[in-house]
Amino acid sequence: MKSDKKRWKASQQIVHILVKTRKSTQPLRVMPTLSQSFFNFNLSSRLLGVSSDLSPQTLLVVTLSFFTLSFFILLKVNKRWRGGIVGPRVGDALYKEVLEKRHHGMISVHEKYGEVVSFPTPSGTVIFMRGNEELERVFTDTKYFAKNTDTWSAAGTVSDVNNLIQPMYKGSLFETTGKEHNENRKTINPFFAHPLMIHSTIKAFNQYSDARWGEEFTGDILDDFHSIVKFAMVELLGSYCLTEDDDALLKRVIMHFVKKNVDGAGDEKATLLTKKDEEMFLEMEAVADRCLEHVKAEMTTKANEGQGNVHEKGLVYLMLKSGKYSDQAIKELFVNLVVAGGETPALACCKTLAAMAQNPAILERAAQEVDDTFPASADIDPSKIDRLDYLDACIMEGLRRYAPATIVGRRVVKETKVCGVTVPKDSNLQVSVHAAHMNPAVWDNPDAFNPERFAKGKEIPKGGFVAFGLGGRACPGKRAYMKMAKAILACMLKKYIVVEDPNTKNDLDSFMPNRFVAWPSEGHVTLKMVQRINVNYTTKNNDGDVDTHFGADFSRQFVPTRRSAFGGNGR
Ligand code: HEM
Repeated sequence: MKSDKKRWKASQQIVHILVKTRKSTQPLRVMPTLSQSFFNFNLSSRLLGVSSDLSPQTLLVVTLSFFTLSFFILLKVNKRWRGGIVGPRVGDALYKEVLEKRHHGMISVHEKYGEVVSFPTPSGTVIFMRGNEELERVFTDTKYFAKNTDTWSAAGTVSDVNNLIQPMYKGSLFETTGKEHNENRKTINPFFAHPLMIHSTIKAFNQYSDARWGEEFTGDILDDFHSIVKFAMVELLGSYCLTEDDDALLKRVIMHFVKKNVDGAGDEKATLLTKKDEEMFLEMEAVADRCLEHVKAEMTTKANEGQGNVHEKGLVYLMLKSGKYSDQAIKELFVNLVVAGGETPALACCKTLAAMAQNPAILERAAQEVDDTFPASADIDPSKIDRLDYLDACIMEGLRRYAPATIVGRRVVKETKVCGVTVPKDSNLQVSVHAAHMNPAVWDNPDAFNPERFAKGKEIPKGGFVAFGLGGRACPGKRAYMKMAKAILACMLKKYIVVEDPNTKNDLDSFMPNRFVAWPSEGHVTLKMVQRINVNYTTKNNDGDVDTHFGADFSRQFVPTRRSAFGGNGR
């Protein structure tokens, strides 16, 4: 830790980086010009007849002084031209590293060169920064930093955070800024704390797990997690009025874009909207339309008869009730949230479970907590899910260690300094989420998956956690995700014994380049699961009586009535 602190101090003495851009070649040509001027000075002074009065030593001192002065003046001018970001030339190798390894490249870049680094991209210089005390300001000081709503679509650059769906589907009310944005968020905020979020997720989990995994399963679970999250989101957004056909259609559309994402990773052409994509969006809007008509009809019934089948925290209901939004705006937000609320939660939840499986002691402790909280039956009681503190810490650690959103961008609206470096107006500033989460000055042994970092009552270190962004434009879906993830993981631990398949080890650090979300390079996360059905175990209560419970016993007391694939007691 001590050496980490030293490194932190050293990195605080910012190393400014001058990287090779088309523009940046200009100041570097200064060197031959300067040396030439030295000779020119000598020559001109001779021509002017000055040289004859000066000794060679004096001439040398004058020349050197001139040289030094010119150098500093040019450095200053150069600094102004380049917005203050000057320093050693890093060059193409580093650019390539970042382009190829994304934030794994970024982690090493920040380690080597400091908190703020700039990179050339085909569409201009992008400035990256990682987590430190000043990070919060980038998200909260709106005088200098604004949400960059274009960031997600800046294809073809180092910052080409190609979440291929959102940038194509424009028009969401989240593209507003300032007062208008605040008003929009206020209206729809209750949706993100929908009381049926857990209920819908558990229902979705049970349907998918029965249909897909059965009693025993080895294979990709990412795809299924995606379906579970989607199913729950669609049910909530659609106010429980969507038909099975609507459901199937929405999932088909989503999977079309996910496939486009995965197949097209790294391919700039894949960011272009095809005719098929447009058709898909129209189909999604048609579903949103049916939902809208349903909610409107139920609201009329409620107004006339005092009762109607609408949930007061439903998104469509909230928006209609406010009277501020057109039908088209409501449909667009519906489509956007189906998209925004799916990929990142599925990824985060899946990687967290896989990380727990790679650390069996952690998984067992979490499973024990679930068993203790829900001892009497196989079901998870939604009203008690907030009691799962250790699972909560595991989910937070999963978000830290394997953050699904890799970059969060801001536009610099007024020239300012971050970490002592001037960032010019209109710069594209990107917070390197992974580098922030893996900063050894903030987190001890950052590579380790250690939920204790987020144990109840522990404060999160400043600048150490930005998985959802921060400030007024932070992700509104955070609460929804925490509830969903807890429901999915609690159901999973209650119903299955989970291990990593020894034949298919997951590389959770890998992810596809060119993506906003850290989709694994292989496109899947593989786990092995065996249902804990027919497993009963007993414990002694405080009075010394024996209680019988359902589920696996991680304290090794239970007697399995069925041999699991892992032999004996399921380990
Ligand atoms: C693991 C889960 C999730 C992660 C890691 C995540 C991450 C993020 C990040 C990093 C941002 C940008 C924040 C910023 O610029 O400061 C964002 C924005 C957003 N997220 Fe999420 N998100 C998650 C889940 C969700 C869910 C479940 C929903 C919806 C139900 C959602 C809806 C949105 C929306 C609408 C925005 C735009 C907010 C704005 O511009 O004001 N997200 N998310």
